[in-house]
Amino acid sequence: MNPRKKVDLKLIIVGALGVGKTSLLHQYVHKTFFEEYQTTLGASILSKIIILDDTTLKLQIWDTGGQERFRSMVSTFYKGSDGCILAFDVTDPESFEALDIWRDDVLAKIIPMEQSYPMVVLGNKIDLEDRKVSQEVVHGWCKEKDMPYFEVSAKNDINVVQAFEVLASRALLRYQGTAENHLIDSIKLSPGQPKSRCC
Ligand SMILES: Nc1nc2c(ncn2[C@@H]2O[C@H](COP(=O)(O)OP(=O)(O)OP(=O)(O)O)[C@@H](O)[C@H]2O)c(=O)[nH]1
Ligand SMILES: [Mg+2]
Repeated sequence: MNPRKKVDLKLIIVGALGVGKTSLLHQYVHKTFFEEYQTTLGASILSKIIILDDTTLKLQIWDTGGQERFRSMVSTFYKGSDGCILAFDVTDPESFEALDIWRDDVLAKIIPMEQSYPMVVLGNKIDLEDRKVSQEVVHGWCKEKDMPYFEVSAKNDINVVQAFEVLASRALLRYQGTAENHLIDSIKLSPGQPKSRCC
């Protein structure tokens, strides 16, 4: 029997205060939703094991608080992450406008810094009547930045699994690419056959 490959991935979720980051994570990991709001102080971690293709993925997902006072502290957690969810609330235009800053901040802190770092955008709370951010505007921005966009509801469990799993599969592809590059580098660096010298 071919034992499944196992890969650990670190994912992060960022975005403004109260957009529903913790709720999305709880919906994805525990299939639960709470109406009452409890802001995240700093950061917390949830884990979930999923199987993608022939690989067992252990996702370690870092939930970060959107409060300004935690900003520099939570940004230290971006380091070493394999992918990121940028979340906003479709009823709160400011939370969408802030995504540019969240994105730049994450890209500046990840190591190594690179453009192919996987990111997906989630517009949350689509179950509410009073949406204020149009789909077209978000699609335009995401297309420009080359990031997939999902309209989601943590409350009604709409598109949540799909969004997390698209990010996980992109993070896995990047991980496999990096692992392959390391292998090629180590083959290049390992001493080869001594070259035959001519007189
Ligand atoms: N109607 C609706 N409410 C939601 C949804 N997702 C989250 N909420 C509510 O929005 C409030 C904030 O949700 P949280 O998940 O705590 O938001 P957060 O982004 O983690 O907030 P911080 O940790 O403070 O940055 C809570 O009262 C949730 O019940 C959703 O999809 N629909
Ligand atoms: Mg939270």
